[in-house]
Amino acid sequence: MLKNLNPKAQIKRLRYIYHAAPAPLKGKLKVCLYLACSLPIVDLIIVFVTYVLMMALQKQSLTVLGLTFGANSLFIAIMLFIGVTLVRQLLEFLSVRESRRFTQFLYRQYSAKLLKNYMSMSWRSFSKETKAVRMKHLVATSLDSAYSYQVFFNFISSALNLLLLAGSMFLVAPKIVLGGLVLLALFMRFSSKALKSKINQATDAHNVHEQRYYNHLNESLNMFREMRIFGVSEKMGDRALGELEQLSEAKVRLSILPYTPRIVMESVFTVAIGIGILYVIFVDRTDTPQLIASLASFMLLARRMIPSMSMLLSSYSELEGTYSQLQVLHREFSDMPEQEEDRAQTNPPGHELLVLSHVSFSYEGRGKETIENFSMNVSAGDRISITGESGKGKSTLMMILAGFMEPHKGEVKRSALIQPKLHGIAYVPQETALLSGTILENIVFGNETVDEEKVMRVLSLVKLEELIGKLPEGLQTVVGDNGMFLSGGQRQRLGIARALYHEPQLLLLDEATSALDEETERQVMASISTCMKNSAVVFISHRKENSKTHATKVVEL
Ligand SMILES: Nc1ncnc2c1ncn2[C@@H]1O[C@H](COP(=O)(O)OP(=O)(O)OP(=O)(O)O)[C@@H](O)[C@H]1O
Repeated sequence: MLKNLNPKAQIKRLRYIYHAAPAPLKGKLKVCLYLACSLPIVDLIIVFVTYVLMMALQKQSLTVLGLTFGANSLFIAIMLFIGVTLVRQLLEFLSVRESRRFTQFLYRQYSAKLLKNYMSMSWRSFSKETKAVRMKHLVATSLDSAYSYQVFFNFISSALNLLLLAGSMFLVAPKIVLGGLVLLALFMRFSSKALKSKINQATDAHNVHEQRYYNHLNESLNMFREMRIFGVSEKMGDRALGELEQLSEAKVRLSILPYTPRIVMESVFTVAIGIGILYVIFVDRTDTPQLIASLASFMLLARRMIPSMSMLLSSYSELEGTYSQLQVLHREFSDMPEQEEDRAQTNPPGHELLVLSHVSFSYEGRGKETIENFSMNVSAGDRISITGESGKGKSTLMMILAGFMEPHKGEVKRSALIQPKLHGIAYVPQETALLSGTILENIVFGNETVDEEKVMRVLSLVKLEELIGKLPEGLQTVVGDNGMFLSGGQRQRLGIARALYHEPQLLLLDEATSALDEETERQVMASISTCMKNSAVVFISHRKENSKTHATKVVEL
């Protein structure tokens, strides 16, 4: 949020941005900075060369920095002018290219780091925030944060440009420059005061509406069918578009406001140059050649100074917005204490895969414990059915078994065979999440080596072999967004096939067969039992029949 635009605060922000750059990128940052600073220096040289050229055009001799240019130095002056201008163009190209590359490189790094952090967070931390917000940070906040370096380079380059050019003007016409500087200071103070509250409001509105827009979009896309069936898709669409309208308005205000001072400044400069020309034309003076050369140099100065001035003013006002995004991002990086850690390999004795001793768990903000003083063992070969009324904590227990959540009290011992990062556990929830790609991709799920024979075997275990055989593109059939081209039961069976393909030591099924008809469910459960002879299966099912037929142990919550 934009709180103040005073120079001290801005310098603090610039320092923060500089020091916040990741250490391995400091070298690249310095290259960008040198390039950005080299441009104002070359601009200054061009102004001198222009002065020399103007004097040579009028056949006047001149001594600059100990070098004497005679009345016939026109050729040298032209060559100098062309040479230095070309060097400037090259430097500008390099500076723009390197700073853009740096910004994009940083954007990729920020997004990658954030994604890595999100994917290694504990489930408890991950589920504290909506996916829309996570998405916003991954895409928009990372980009805005990286863009703060672009603003930083623009600020430094334009400030140095103005300083050097105004300094050189000062040597020639100190009174004009002093007057100009006073005017500029007054103008900046006045304009930043006038703009401050407006930019504040626009930034606040921008952040609020952007957040709401992302949330509404996420909800509309996720709940497409519900919105249609309840006849609210238009209303919900309007809700998102209403936010977008407000967001666009805030964006327009935010992009226009910084331009206003520039337009005023350009008008003032144009009038001043016009008055200078009129003065040369109408006032008869003896030093006309020097005056013409100075005026030409001044015009060139102004041509460079006006864009620098506008860049300085716009980067000055943009600085806080991008800086606050950089802070948000850094908070995201540091606010992730609960990372998924490699758990200690506390091997339980014998064939036990998992031992829960006096475990209690409660969700934040829910006073009562969801799981209270609970103990259980899971050994290879076990078929355990977890039963209990709705809301009793069956899924919560599954999440603890899977290692997504750690209990507050009690102890969980996991065999080295089922450390989550060793892929020893497979977890299939009721709502199977599928990739939008092919059936094959969904089964091998990120594995580089594909064993098609094994794929066909697991498909036959979940009774999907026949269906795949009938599909013209077989395993290469695309399943659509989260498997929307498949039935609910087919999606669930694909989820189970994926789990079996990974040959887990412990298979957790959280109502993973709820969408199947009784006969298919019985066949699938029997296949699982047979193929997982040496492993353990823990399942939740609301059909009592399943506990009776497929379980060796029943745990009542
Ligand atoms: N992320 C969460 N934050 C806060 N409370 C939660 C969260 N997830 C579940 N709960 C609460 O914990 C309790 C147990 O939920 P859980 O999903 O484990 O029950 P369940 O036995 O699997 O229910 P069902 O049979 O209906 O699926 C419920 O009261 C639920 O409201």
